[in-house]
Amino acid sequence: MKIFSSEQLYEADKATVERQEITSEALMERAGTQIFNWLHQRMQGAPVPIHIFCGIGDNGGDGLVVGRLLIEHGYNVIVYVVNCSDKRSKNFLLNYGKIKNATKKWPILMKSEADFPEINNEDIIVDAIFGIGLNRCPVGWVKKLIQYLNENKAFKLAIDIPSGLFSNSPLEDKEAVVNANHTLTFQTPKLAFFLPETASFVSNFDVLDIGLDLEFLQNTEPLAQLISKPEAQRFYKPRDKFGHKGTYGHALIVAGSYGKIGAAVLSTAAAFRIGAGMVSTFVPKCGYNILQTSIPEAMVITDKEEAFISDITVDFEPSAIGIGMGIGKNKATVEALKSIFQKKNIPFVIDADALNNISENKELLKLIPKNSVLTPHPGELKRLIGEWKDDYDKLEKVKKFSGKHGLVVIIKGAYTIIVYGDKLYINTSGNPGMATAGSGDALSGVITGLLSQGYDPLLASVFGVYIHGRAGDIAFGQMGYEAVMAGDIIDNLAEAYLDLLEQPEIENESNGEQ
Ligand SMILES: NC(=O)C1=CN([C@@H]2O[C@H](COP(=O)(O)OP(=O)(O)OC[C@H]3O[C@@H](n4cnc5c(N)ncnc54)[C@H](OP(=O)(O)O)[C@@H]3O)[C@@H](O)[C@H]2O)[C@@H](O)CC1
Ligand SMILES: Nc1ncnc2c1ncn2[C@@H]1O[C@H](COP(=O)(O)OP(=O)(O)O)[C@@H](O)[C@H]1O
Ligand SMILES: [K+]
Repeated sequence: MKIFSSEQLYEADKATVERQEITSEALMERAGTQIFNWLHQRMQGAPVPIHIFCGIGDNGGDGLVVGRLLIEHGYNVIVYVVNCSDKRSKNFLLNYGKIKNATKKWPILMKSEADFPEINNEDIIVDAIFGIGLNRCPVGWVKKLIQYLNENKAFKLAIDIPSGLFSNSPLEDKEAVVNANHTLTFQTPKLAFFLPETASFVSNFDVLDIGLDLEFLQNTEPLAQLISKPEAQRFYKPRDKFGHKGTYGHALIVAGSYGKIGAAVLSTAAAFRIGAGMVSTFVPKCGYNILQTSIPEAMVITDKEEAFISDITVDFEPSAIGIGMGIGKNKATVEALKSIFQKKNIPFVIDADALNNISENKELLKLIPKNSVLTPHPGELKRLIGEWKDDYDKLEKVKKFSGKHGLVVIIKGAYTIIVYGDKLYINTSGNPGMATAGSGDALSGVITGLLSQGYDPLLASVFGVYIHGRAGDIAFGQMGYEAVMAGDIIDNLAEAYLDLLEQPEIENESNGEQ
């Protein structure tokens, strides 16, 4: 699914009105009706008081449509106009007129704190104060109203976007944003829903298709692509019936140091489970027995050093290399990195201490083969590109870094973002159970295993991040958040593949007749 900016959504709105030959009022009716249907389906006529707070723009107009439809269906509705200025939008005014015809209980005009109504914790609040047209931070009594609503325990449903949140620019005042329990957003989710500083305001959301012009949506380059099951299904490369282990490549994992051989075990296992034909693992001598015992399928090559990696020499041409997990920061290890980046001109997956070593020895950056994949968590990213002002500044900095060095950068987190030049892909799978040691090592193994099977680096990254998160979700389903360990994510890669490939059952025509 594509994520568009607010500017693009206004264009989509315009294109829809022109090409479908409808009025913008009709489009608003469509949008409001969808919200009403969502509520009506769940409330089934329940007489719970519904307080609808409408701004004076089109988001407020949507609120008025919802209010009118709810009133017409006999609900207990109180509509308020948050009268922050006299510049009401055309569609707001049209719907203001219509709601006045539908009820004797006219909307209550709010002009100051004195007008804040009493709301019970069991009531419902609909937030239609500001939508994507927010152009400055709410202040004064409007900010106080937002705080007043947030203090109340009533269920808060935001229309399009929680009021006070900018859809694709930085948060200015976190005290001035509605803390919505649920958001119903039109046509596409907004970028703010997925970034660490703002995602908490949008804990649950549904996307309502309001039929914006398909041609515009298809032909417009989005701000970002959201990755979930349908996209992952498209990226999957089916296994060849006549394939042999050579077809799926020979991955090399370079990982581990004394006390951190587990990192090598985890990434090797993940590379196998994701489907690499062969995996060789390069470890310091102390890792030999551990690897051979824990993963008999792996071939093990050792460094001349006992406790760390100093010189990576292998006697085959790997189809992909995953490097860095648990390797430490020994000087000799930095030299080994330098040398292997120069010797092997294939895309690498670069993780953990390899990233830290690069951050401390920036000359290494120039040696990394093009299209390699970097997998930093926020701490590693900060060391690599420096501090950022906010989430948007971070994205701009990473885009620049990715473009300059020709690298795929995976910003790991609750919503992992894959950056390749100007392109952003946002993953939707995964859960807090995955915040556990070694889950990043598993991800590096997954992406290395995909590269070795011939997925190109961007695809391996996007698909790998999705399937790793999906395996984590399946592990969560089996054991809850707390108990998940990195090994459980790897064990569930199998289920994640099965889930991805699951086809709806086709009815047998002779069902029941035999
Ligand atoms: N695009 C689509 O496809 C569709 C869009 N639809 C709906 O339209 C919504 C967008 O509507 P919109 O453009 O009228 O803007 P909206 O969010 O109501 O706010 C603008 C108003 O707020 C004001 N204002 C802003 N900031 C303020 C502040 N801090 N403090 C005080 N005032 C502030 C601003 O005032 P001004 O800056 O002019 O003083 C202006 O009056 C969108 O989210 C969706 O719900 C659907 O109906 C159909 C399809
Ligand atoms: N709250 C969360 N929601 C979804 N995924 C998460 C969450 N926390 C961590 N993860 C995922 O788990 C992995 C953690 O990686 P990392 O921090 O490198 O772990 P480690 O260094 O311990 O191996 C990343 O892929 C990240 O996206
Ligand atoms: K809103």
